[in-house]
Amino acid sequence: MITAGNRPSIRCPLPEIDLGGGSTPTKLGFFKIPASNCCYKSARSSFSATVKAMEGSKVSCVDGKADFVRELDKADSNADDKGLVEDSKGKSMRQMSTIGNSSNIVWHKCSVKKIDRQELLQQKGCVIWITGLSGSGLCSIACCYLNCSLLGPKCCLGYATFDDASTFCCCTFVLKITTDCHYLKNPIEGKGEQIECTDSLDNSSSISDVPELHVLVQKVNSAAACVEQIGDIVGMDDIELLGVGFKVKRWCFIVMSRILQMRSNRTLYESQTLSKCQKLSHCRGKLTYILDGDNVRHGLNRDLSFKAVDRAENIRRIGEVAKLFADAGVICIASLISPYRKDRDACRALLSKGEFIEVFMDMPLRVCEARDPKGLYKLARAGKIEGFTGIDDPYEPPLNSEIVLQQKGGVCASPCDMAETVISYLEENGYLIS
Ligand SMILES: Nc1ncnc2c1ncn2[C@@H]1O[C@H](COP(=O)(O)OS(=O)(=O)O)[C@@H](OP(=O)(O)O)[C@H]1O
Ligand SMILES: Nc1ncnc2c1ncn2[C@@H]1O[C@H](COP(=O)(O)OP(=O)(O)O)[C@@H](O)[C@H]1O
Repeated sequence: MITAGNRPSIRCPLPEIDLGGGSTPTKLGFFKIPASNCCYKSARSSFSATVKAMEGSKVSCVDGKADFVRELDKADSNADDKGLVEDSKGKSMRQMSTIGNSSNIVWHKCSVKKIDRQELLQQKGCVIWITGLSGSGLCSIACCYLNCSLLGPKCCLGYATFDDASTFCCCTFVLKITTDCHYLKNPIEGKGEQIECTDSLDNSSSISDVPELHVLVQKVNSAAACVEQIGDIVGMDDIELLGVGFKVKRWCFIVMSRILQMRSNRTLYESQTLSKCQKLSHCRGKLTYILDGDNVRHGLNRDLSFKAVDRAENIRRIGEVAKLFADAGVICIASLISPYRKDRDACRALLSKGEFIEVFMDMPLRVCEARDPKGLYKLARAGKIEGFTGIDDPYEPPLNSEIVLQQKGGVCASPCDMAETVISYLEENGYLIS
C-alpha cells in the first residue's frame, strides 16, 4: 500500500530524451527541460512584450505585459506578420486595434491554417448565400443541398459507390432511402415512388434482414422491365454481391449497379445516368451547415426586429458567422431574405474572392404569395403585419449574383434540381475536392 510521505522510489526505463545536458534520467521525478526545446517558448516570446497598448487602454499591465497577453502566453499560437509593426529600434511589435466598441484588441492567428483544414476535409470552405423573398424556397433548396452534400460512406455502411459506378459499372437505378421513407426514383423519367417505411432499416446491419428492401427490389425490377435499354434485371443477388448492406442514418443514395466492363456501346440512358451519378459522387460526404434566417432569429439574433437597421444587423452577424464556418472549411449555406443589396455586398466583402456565392431565388412575388406557407402574406395584405418584404418593404434583387434560379416557361424546377445547379457550380469552381 502506498501512503502519503512514504512514496517508494520508482525506477523505470525511460526513452532516451536529449535534455541538452547530456544526462538521461533513471528516476521518475521532475526535471527541467530547457526552454529552447519547447515550442511553448516561441508562442510566449511572440506575445510577450510585443504588444503595444493604445492610449485610453483599460488593460492593466504588469512588467510590460497586459493581463490578456499573459493569458495568451498559455495559448498555443504562433505569431505571423498580421498586425506587426516595428518600434523605433526596429523591434517587431504587435499593433493593438480598436474595432467598434472593443479597444486594445489584437489579431491572433494559429499555425494550423485554413488550407490544412481544407486538406483534412477534402473540401474548400465557402459561403453559399441564398437570397430571395419569403416563400421563394430559400429553406427548401438549402435543405436539398444539405441532403445531397451529406451523402456517402458516413451515411451508410456497405454500399456500391458512385465512384465504382462511374469507373467500371453501369448504374441501373438510384435508390434514395431515408429513415422515414424509401424513395425509389427512376432516373430516366424522373418519376419517383414513395414506399412505406418501418424502423427495421435502422436496426438492421444486413440487407437480408430488411423485408421492405425485398419489396423495393421487386419494384425496381418491375420498373426496370419497362425500360428496354436497362437489360438485365436487378436482383437481390446483385445487391449482396456489391455489398449493399446498410444502416441508414439520414439520406442515402444507393446505386444498384451491374458490372459491365465488357459492354462498349453505352446507351444514351446509361451515359445520362452516369453523369448524374458522377455529379452526386463529387458532392457526397461534404460537410455543410445551414444558417437559416428564421432559425438564427431563434437564438443569436433574437434581439432583432424586421426594421431595416435590424435586418442589416441580422445579415451582418450571419455574414460573420458564415465567414467563420467557411474558415473552418465548412460549406456554409446562409438562407435568408437579406433584402438590401449593400448588406449582402458587405458580407461578400468579408470573404476572399470566389468564396461568396450568391444565389438569387428569382421567384415572382405572386408565386411566393400563392405558396404563403405561414399565412404571413395574407396577414401583411390585411395590414396585420407591417414592413413585410415584397408587400410594404423593399427587396433589392442582386445585380451580379453567381447563380440565378428562376422559373422557366412558368414552371419551377424542383428544389433538388435547383440544388444540383448549385452543386454543379461548386464542382466547376473547385469547391468539392474529390
Ligand atoms: N416583416 C417581415 N418581413 C419579412 N419576413 C418576415 C417578416 N416577419 C416575419 N418574417 C418571417 O421571417 C423570415 C425572414 O427572416 P430573415 O432573417 O431571413 O429576414 S431578413 O433577412 O432579416 O430580412 C421569413 O421566413 P421564411 O419565409 O421562412 O424565410 C418570414 O416569413
Ligand atoms: N422549387 C419549388 N417548387 C415548388 N414548391 C416549392 C419549391 N421550393 C419551395 N416550395 C414550397 O414553397 C413553400 C415555401 O418554401 P420555403 O423553402 O419554406 O421558402 P422560404 O424559406 O423562402 O420561405 C413550401 O411550401 C415549399 O414546399
